[in-house]
Amino acid sequence: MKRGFQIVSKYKNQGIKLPKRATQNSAGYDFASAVDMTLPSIWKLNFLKVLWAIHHQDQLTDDQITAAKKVLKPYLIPTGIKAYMQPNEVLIIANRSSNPLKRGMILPNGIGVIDSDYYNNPSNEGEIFVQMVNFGIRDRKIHKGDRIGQGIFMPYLIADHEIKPKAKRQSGFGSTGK
Ligand SMILES: O=c1ccn([C@H]2C[C@H](O)[C@@H](COP(=O)(O)OP(=O)(O)OP(=O)(O)O)O2)c(=O)[nH]1
Ligand SMILES: [Mg+2]
Repeated sequence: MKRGFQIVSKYKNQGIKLPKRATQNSAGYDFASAVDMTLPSIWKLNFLKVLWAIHHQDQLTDDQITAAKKVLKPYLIPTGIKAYMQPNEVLIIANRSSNPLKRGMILPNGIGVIDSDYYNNPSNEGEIFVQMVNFGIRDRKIHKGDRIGQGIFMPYLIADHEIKPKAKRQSGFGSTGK
């Protein structure tokens, strides 16, 4: 077993499918959403009003700040999938090129880096999430099974100066500190 995908325990028997490549030479394994959810449009915030307020150093109301935080933060779309691979490999999560064009959806982190030691971590079992922002003018419904991104396995290289780190990965999304 060199590399591949498994369904995380909490999604067992829920009809989650393993990522697959769409054509003979596609590099990316298409990842689907594990849930139905709504990605709110960032414009919903009444963006111009907030920019205006910031520009003029006006005080934002608590309601405006709550609304801003809710809409402006990237959403994590669960995939119900974990990936195992060799220690010198990484899974790169990339957007589908049709997402920004047709659905107003971008990855705010540019690409996602899924480390081999994320697999089966004690916090979330290594479930892969796809970070998304909806810059379209409408809220977007994501349905379970919709393809949202693609994962590409790659080897990575180590720099000469390095003393091998000893820490074990406990989770993701800032688990190693600031
Ligand atoms: O789009 C992504 C990006 C990351 N991850 C998971 C897998 C990865 O191994 C872990 C850590 O990612 P990264 O190193 O990019 O984020 P960080 O902010 O540095 O978090 P940490 O301190 O946990 O390394 O989070 C995802 O599920 N999706
Ligand atoms: Mg990190």
